[in-house]
Amino acid sequence: MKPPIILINYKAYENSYGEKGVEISKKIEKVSKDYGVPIIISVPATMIYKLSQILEIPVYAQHVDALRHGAHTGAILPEMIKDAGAKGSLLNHSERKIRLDEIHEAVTRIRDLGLESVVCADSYELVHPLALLRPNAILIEPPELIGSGRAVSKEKPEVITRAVNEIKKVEGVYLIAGAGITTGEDVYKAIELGADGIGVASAVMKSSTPEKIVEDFVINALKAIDKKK
Ligand SMILES: O=C[C@H](O)COP(=O)(O)O
Repeated sequence: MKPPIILINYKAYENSYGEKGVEISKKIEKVSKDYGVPIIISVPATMIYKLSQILEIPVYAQHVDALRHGAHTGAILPEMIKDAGAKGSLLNHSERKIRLDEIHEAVTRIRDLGLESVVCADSYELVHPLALLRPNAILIEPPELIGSGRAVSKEKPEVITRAVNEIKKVEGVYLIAGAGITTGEDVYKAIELGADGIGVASAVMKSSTPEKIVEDFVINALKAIDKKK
């Protein structure tokens, strides 16, 4: 059975960068190693190099610009995140949306560079069309539940089950679910509903004991996967 996918998006929370960013990342890596479950962290662009140097867990960017080398002030190109040590990137997050043609270009360039991509979808209807672009995974997240503490798996389980049906139309693309995931039970439920894993931000980034939250998520993810066997 394949391991669950746990993706922690640091966004721009206070402890997403600097020494605090290093500290939380080391704690997350320890949980990943203790349980043998890969945990992806998507970090601010300024932290990619630093964290990639000291960690073995996959470090992702939170966004890339689908642009080529040239006169693009402030751009973050796929080549740049690769050079900094990233293993992949999130794309099209609800807080950082890009056009469909840009998603296509970014996914293709990321793949050509040997990196991975996780494309966000804010409704299940977009899961199939976005999966046709062949990212490594789609992250389904109803925007109204993001940061709400009300988990998609409990509040809108039908979004996950419908997204799971959509992803089945395309082989080899994983489906992960996020928005409001707060407890181990939320994680268990998401995987029970058919997701391959979860995406989370605030419950981890705003916690005073993030390692405990992540550990609870991992334990429940493994339990849910085990039950499916
Ligand atoms: O990328 C992660 C999501 O936007 C989830 O955020 P949240 O866990 O704070 O709801």
